[in-house]
Amino acid sequence: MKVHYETAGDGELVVLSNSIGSNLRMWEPQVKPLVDNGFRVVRYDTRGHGQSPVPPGPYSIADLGRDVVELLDTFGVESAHFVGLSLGGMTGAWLGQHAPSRIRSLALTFTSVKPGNVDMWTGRAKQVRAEGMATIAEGSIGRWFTRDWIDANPELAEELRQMTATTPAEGYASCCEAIAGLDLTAGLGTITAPTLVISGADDAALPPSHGQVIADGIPGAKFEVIDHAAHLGSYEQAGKFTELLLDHLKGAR
Ligand SMILES: O=C(O)CC1=CCC(=O)O1
Repeated sequence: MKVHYETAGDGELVVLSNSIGSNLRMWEPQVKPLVDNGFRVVRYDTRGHGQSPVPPGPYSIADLGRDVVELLDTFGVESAHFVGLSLGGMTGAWLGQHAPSRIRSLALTFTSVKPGNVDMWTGRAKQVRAEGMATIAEGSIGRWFTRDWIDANPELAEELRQMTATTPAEGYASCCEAIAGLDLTAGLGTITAPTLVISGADDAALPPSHGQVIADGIPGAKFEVIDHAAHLGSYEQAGKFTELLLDHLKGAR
């Protein structure tokens, strides 16, 4: 499936993959620093999100991974650096296992290869199909950011809440179904791409124990935990996140 994307800059391709309930705008803090450091940024909307198509679900993580392979084909490149947050990180873990020749390096951030809570994810899918996105949006902001950040950045928090509220319900629900029951643990040892794993110390949705499992499973993976970061730590602690990411990408050039 052809997903919607935006590009900026020149150099080696870095693909940025969003979390559930967001879209490519979530990477706003990272675009300029990556471009200034000589990378070509390709950020895309995961299917069912933003301006990408919304085929009827359920989706699987393989569907989301194959969309990325098609995106790389669109650019005519054999491989690219891949950076995913949360659902995007799950897509990256699938790519590292199933399309290794297409992945130059991986940054798997605020994510998990076995998120658990199957009933919660299937229940959330059912809820948004029945009631729409409004009821979900408030809860998302509470998981994405610490209370201190929300209080200090009310306008930005409202903008990001709107991003979730305007996500197509069928797309969100179908991605919940891709997360429910996911388990990519067994294949971690087959990943050969240089990998950085980042978790947030205050991420109650996918705490650092999930990142630790990924880092322990991938040969040579580096693991970092960012303080004062909940689930969308790329935004809340953009400076630290981008610094770690640039170090990793420059090392994998
Ligand atoms: O529930 C959330 O919004 C947190 C989350 C878990 C997986 C994901 O992509 O987002």
